[in-house]
Amino acid sequence: MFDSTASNLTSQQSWVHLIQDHDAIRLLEITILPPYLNTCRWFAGKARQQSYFRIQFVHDIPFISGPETDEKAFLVILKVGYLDGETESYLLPLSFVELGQPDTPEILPKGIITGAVFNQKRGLVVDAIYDERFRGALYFNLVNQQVLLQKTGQLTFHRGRGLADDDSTGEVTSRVLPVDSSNSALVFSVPGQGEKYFLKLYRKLFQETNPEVELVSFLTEKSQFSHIPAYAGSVVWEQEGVPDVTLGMMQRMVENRHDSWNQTGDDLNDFLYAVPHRLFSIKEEVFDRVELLAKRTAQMHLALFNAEPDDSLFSPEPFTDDYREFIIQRFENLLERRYNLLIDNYTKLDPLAQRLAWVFMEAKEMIDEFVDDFRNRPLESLRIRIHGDYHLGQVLVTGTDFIIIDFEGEPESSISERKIKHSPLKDVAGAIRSYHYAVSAKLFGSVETAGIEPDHLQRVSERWFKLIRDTFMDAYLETIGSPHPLFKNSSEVNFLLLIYLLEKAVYELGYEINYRPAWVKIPLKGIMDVIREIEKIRIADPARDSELPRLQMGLLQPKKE
Ligand SMILES: Nc1ncnc2c1ncn2[C@@H]1O[C@H](COP(=O)(O)OP(=O)(O)O)[C@@H](O)[C@H]1O
Ligand SMILES: O=P(O)(O)O[C@H]1O[C@H](CO)[C@@H](O[C@H]2O[C@H](CO)[C@@H](O)[C@H](O)[C@H]2O)[C@H](O)[C@H]1O
Repeated sequence: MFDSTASNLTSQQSWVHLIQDHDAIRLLEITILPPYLNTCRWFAGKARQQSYFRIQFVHDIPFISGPETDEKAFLVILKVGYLDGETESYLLPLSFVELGQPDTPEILPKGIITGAVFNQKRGLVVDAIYDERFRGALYFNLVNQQVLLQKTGQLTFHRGRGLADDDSTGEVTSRVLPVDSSNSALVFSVPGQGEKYFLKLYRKLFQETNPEVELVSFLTEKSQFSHIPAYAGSVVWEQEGVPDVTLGMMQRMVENRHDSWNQTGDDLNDFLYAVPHRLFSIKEEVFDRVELLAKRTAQMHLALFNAEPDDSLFSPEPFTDDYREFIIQRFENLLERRYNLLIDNYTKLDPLAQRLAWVFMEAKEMIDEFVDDFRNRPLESLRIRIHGDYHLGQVLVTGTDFIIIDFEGEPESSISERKIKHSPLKDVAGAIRSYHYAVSAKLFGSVETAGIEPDHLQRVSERWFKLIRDTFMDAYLETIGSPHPLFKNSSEVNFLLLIYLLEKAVYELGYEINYRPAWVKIPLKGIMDVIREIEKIRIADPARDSELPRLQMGLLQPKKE
């Protein structure tokens, strides 16, 4: 643990003049911040070879009350350079907590960056999210729609409809939500009303409005869809002639027991208790829940579809040649990166994963041919803005209903890619993949399945998945209604769903190789399922003049390991 009595940063200046002390800034950039960032879950550059950290911009956030000196935090925009590829920018709010004062706050060890002395005052430089004064200042600025002029541009605090008028006094207490994710989450309690607002500070920054703010504010302010936490405001860095940078977004806090991923895991445990007794039983309430989630998903898509025709950010669009080309290029690029990643990591995979990886590699030409079909196939369905990274972990369970969160899109894609309109079947594919993940996670070595014979487990799991998938699809399409311009006909639905299922599983393969190697089998198995479907289409259509040989699916028969 960090020794808070040691002082690693000493400056003759006071904290508020940090920026004028070039030696202190260099020490932060070279010695103090790099190791700190590498301990943070939200720093996505950990696995890359970092070449420099540069404090690029520093914005002031004055605290709300208190004496004039030392009473502000800095919003530091840190540029990180790498030996390979593009630089990244991260948001790091900094504040100084003087030690030995009657009101010195307790700072969690993970928030302490370094011990420091500023103008003979001894204290700690901390990630300001752990400093109540900073959190209070953010809330005050949001409720008062402040504009804070900075050396470069201004910080504008926007209010959203989800912020109640009577909460404008700014009297709140706050805490950091203890979730380790790609961003940081702060929660504000309003006196007498409990925890009411949830503020996400984005860590990796982009020179563009975050898609999450666009989607959540649209759904709150321009639609009737109420199964998201209402948009309550955002913090934006604005500069003349340059696109805005979104630094944070506030929503209503949602009381939740857990998310749909955990709930599905509990449902699966129930299901698995009966399996050793050769009973196949899924409770009715499980089907009810799957149907309800499908319905909420479809209602979200209908709300996004119903944008005003002149709202170019949201209005539906056809499958243009440009879009088709974009998808094909992106797919080919993704496939190449994944094949390389698999080759580099092949020897680290267990025997089943190696067999699955082998079939995937063998299927390359067939996949290419299938994806290529996207170029010319007549498609009259429509594309809209979608969630973009939809899975069961993005759905909070509230009593008997659901609330959908985290509209930031796929972490691996650029911000402009995340704003591209797709068929909503891409989100549907995300949900279906997630059910497949849930059952597969149990299948591959969980305590609940330890005593079940593998072949039997495989059979019942597949049956469970197909029933759940079909229940979801039926309820989803029924809610959308037929005919509907989003989906021209069932053959388009089937084709698009296969494309997005394949793309999602291939995307997941990279996520698992990088973060959870033991789960690499799960997306590989998902890829196999799509490959089987593609084979069926090829076989059923003798008119297709394909030279490609049949795949060696026999490799996938269970083997004693
Ligand atoms: N409005 C909300 N109310 C309550 N909890 C929330 C809310 N939004 C998110 N959370 C909780 O915070 C976690 C992180 O939020 P998420 O939007 O997924 O952040 P990230 O972009 O960092 O992945 C979620 O898994 C959920 O538990
Ligand atoms: O961090 P995010 O929520 O933005 O999403 C990333 O991490 C997810 C894992 O937490 C990952 O989702 C994959 O694993 C889930 C189970 O943990 C499963 O339900 C999803 O279907 C599967 O895609 C997601 O892909 C990644 O972008």
